[in-house]
Amino acid sequence: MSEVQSSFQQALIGNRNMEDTNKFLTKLKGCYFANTQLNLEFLENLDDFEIRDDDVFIITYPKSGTVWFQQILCLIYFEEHRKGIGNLETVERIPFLEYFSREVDFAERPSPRLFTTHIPYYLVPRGLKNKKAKVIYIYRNPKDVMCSYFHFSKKLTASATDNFVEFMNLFLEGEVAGSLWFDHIKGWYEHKNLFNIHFLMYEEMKKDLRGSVLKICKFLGKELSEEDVDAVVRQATFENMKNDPRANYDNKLKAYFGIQKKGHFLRKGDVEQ
Ligand SMILES: Nc1ncnc2c1ncn2[C@@H]1O[C@H](COP(=O)(O)OS(=O)(=O)O)[C@@H](OP(=O)(O)O)[C@H]1O
Repeated sequence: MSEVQSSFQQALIGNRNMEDTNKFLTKLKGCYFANTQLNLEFLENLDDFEIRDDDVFIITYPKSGTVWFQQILCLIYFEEHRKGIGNLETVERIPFLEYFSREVDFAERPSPRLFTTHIPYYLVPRGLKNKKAKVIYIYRNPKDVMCSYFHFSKKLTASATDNFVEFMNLFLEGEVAGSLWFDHIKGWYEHKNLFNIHFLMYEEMKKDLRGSVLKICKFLGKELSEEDVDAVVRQATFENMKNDPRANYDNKLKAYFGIQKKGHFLRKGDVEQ
């Protein structure tokens, strides 16, 4: 985080009653969030955020395939994205619920609204529990999550440590944005009956992308032609996304962190690293 961003963030959180806050993280209601782009005021009042029946949420623990799934949903929902028309980035079509600029007004967005979030189950807006809006929870094996997280923190963002063992200890203690991987996934899984939720595994998407896209279309009630499904699958591959500025987050990283370090958001995209 640049010094400007850091002092801006400090100014934002300065007078709030945070449980634990440092240069990189803010802990709110038992969960750590990254300071960059964090909209604390919105997050503190999230319980009241009005949910529409046709809202769709991608929910993940960080580094579990969030950006991949943003691309898949954009390709499913937006014909112009599928056809490569225009240059709106996936995160603009499917913004993060907790990380966004203060000018954005979610209430003004047309339906169906699509959101991304890393929040634990107990922080969701209460309207999500009426089981109408849809939730897609993507999960990934924790070793790969940790490796991905380490490289992301070290290469692309300001981070607490550049040392793998130190990072592993932070990860295992849950002192990273998202807190403990196990708590996140356990919380969502154990409370699945409260939500209209579909679980999908990163590794399953790797093994059978087309099958995963079809499962998700079924859950969302979206009927795409064979040709459109082909177009979704083709553009959601790692190789394709890496070269697609709408999907690879390279621009966003520059904008958020103000730095161009070596490395890309789409790093390896492999299983069992
Ligand atoms: N299309 C595709 N196929 C396979 N893997 C992909 C794809 N797109 C993104 N990725 C990989 O997902 C990892 C980033 O996870 P997230 O998007 O959840 O990160 S974040 O939480 O939003 O910061 C990160 O994993 P690693 O490569 O292991 O670091 C990305 O490369």
